[in-house]
Amino acid sequence: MNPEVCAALEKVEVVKSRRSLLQIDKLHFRAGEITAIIGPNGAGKSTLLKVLHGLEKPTAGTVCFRGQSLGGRDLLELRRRMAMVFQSPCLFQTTVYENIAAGLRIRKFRRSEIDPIVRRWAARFGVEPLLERQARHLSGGEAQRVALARALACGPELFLLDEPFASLDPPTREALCRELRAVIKEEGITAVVVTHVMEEVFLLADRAVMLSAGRVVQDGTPEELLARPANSEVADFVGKRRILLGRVVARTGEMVEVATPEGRFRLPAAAGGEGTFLLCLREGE
Ligand SMILES: Nc1ncnc2c1ncn2[C@@H]1O[C@H](COP(=O)(O)OP(=O)(O)OP(=O)(O)O)[C@@H](O)[C@H]1O
Repeated sequence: MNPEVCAALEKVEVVKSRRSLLQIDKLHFRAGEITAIIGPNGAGKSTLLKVLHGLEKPTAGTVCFRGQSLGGRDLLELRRRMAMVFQSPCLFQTTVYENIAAGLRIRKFRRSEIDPIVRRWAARFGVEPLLERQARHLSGGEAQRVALARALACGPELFLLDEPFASLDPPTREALCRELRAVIKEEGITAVVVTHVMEEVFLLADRAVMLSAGRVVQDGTPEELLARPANSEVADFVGKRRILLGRVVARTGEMVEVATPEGRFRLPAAAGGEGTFLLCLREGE
């Protein structure tokens, strides 16, 4: 296994109730890279995260973390080198301090070791003034900051996030995306984040993988997905809201003229061949 690969899925299939929920031939997550998993509801995004976290055993295929299969006896030990955060912060009914310390206590860190780590991560996510507060008295944004600090305090090599910002307002979401990306890059962590929101993909991720009906339909940089969507579903998802059926009606030099139900467009000839094709327009075009 290439040391640059943190986690890898090979020929993975998840079947439930005789339905195939996930079918992935090969998907590698490079060390230090932030990958966004996008796709419509029911595409299999959460299932993919669970498989990567060793929570869901695939019906077929192999999932490896740092070159070791998650199907073996070391599963628990391997899972301790990962962390997962959900849309709901799922904090324990205790103080912020104890929440951030929880994973370290489970890992049998000494009290003198725990304190500086808790304070460092609380400061990193701006919740140091809240350390003595009960978790149930936090706002949604504060609670999610604590959940992120709690997860990262344990020093995970692989960080999995399932729509972590979905319940936050847009300014909080944007601020947290920027902070989280900076932290992940500073620490050299590999991260996989499920999201529905393209703004989050652009703020956070180096790479975007689009799933549909349990399969990868496109894998590239967020910019690539926006500029060259593999099909109309990707185009629609990444924000090219208007998909028009076009027909080449004339050619002049390097340009073609395309007739659509919304009028005629002049495009570079390289943009399309002969006959009928789908024209993807960004909002405002
Ligand atoms: N235990 C199960 N038995 C049968 N079907 C299941 C089971 N768990 C999940 N599914 C189905 O698998 C599909 C994929 O679910 P998953 O939660 O991975 O999708 P998702 O892309 O994360 O969706 P969303 O964006 O709505 O959260 C869905 O159609 C879901 O109903």
